[in-house]
Amino acid sequence: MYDRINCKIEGTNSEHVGVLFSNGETWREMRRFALSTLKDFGMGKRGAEEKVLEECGHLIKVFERKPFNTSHPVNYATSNIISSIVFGSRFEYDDPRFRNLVIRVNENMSLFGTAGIQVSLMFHFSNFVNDTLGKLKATLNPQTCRGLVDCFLIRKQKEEDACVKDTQFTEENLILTVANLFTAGTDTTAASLRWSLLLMAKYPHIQDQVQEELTRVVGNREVHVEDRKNLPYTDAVVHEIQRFCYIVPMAIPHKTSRDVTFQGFFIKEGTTVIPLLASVLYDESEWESPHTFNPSHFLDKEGRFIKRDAFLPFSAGRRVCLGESLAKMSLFLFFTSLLQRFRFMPPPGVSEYDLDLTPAVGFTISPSPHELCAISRQ
Ligand code: HEM
Repeated sequence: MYDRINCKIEGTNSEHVGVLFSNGETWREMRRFALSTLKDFGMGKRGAEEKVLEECGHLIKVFERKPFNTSHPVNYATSNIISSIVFGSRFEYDDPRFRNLVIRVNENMSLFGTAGIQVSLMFHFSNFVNDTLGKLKATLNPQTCRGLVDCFLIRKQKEEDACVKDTQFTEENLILTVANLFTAGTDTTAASLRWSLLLMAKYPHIQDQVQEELTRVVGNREVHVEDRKNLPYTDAVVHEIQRFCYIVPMAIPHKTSRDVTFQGFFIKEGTTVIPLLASVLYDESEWESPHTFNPSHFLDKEGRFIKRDAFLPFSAGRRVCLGESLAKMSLFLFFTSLLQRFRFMPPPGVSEYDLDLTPAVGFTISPSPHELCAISRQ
C-alpha cells in the first residue's frame, strides 16, 4: 500500500511529477534520484554536519536576550539546510526573495491541500527556482555537482544526448522535486526545533539535565553527530520531543494498490487510507505516560537510551519520509548547539506555567505564536 491518492495541483501536471504526490515510475525514479543525491550532499555525511553547524552559527547571531518570536529565524535556518543541499548555497536571512519563499512554504504547510495556496506556492516557487536555476545553469560545470539541481541538470543532458524515451528528467520534474523537498523538509524540521525550545523553557528541570550532560560530555567544543551515543539523556529528550509533539499527525494519504484484508477488515483496491501517526505516538498500550512530556520513555533503568518500536514520527514502509536521516541529524545538532550556548526562558512576567502548548492548526503541528528569551550561558 504505497501509492498516493491523486493530488493534482491546478495549473501543473503535479499528479505525475515530483516525489510527494507521484506514483509508479516517476515516483520510483525521482525518489531514487533524490535519496542518492541527498546521501551525496547531505544525509549521513560529514559535509552535512558541517552545513548544519555553519547554519547554527548564523542562527545563534539572531537569537536575543530580549523576548523574540522563534518562528522566522528557525524557519530560515532549516530552509538554508535544504537550500545548500539542493542549490549548493545558502541565503542571507534578510534576502527578501528568500524570506518570501520561506513564508510561502510555511503558509503552504498550514493550509496544505488548499488548491489556491498550492497554486500560489508554485507561482512563487517557480519564480524563485527559475531565477536560481538560471544562475546555476549559467555556471554549470559537468565535472562538479554543487547540489541536487546540478546533478539533475547533468543527468537531464545525458538522457537528452542519449535520446532516452519517456525520461523523468524534465524541467517540470526538477521544479516539483525541489518544491517537494522544501515543502516536506523545512517546516517539519523548524516546527520540531521550535517545540524543542518551547518545551525547554516550559520544563526548566529537563533543560537543566540536558545542559548538565552537554557540559560534562562535550564542554565548549562543537557538538558532533558522534557525540549522540554519549548523550543518552539528551537523545531521549530529542526523541520525546518528536513523540510528544507529533509534528505530522497524519501521514500523507495513501491508496491501496490491491485488495487487502487488514485486522479482519476488507479494503478494496484504490481505497484512500490515511495512517494516523499520532495514534501510535500516543498509544496507551505502548507508552507509560503518553500525554506527559517524559524523556524516560526512551531510557532504561540505568539511564541508557532505548529505541522504541512505536516511535514512528516519519511513518513507515516504502513511502517513509525520504529525509528522515537528515531531519534527525539536523534536529540533534541544532538542539544541542543552541542549548550549549543559551538558556531558554519565558519572557519577563510570564511563568513556565503560562507557556501555552496548544498547537496552531495546520497539516503540520507547530507551536502557537509565542516569544522566548535566549540568555547566553558563556
Ligand atoms: C522532523 C522532520 C520531519 C518529519 C517529522 C517528517 C515526516 C514525514 C512523514 C510522516 C511523511 C509521510 C510518509 C507517508 O506518507 O507514509 C514524510 C514524507 C516525506 N518527507 Fe519527511 N519529515 C521530516 C523531514 C523531512 C526532510 C528534512 C525532508 C527532505 C530532505 C523530507 C522529505 C520528505 C519527502 C520527499 C516525503 C515524501 C516521500 C514519498 O512520498 O516517497 N522530510 N515525511
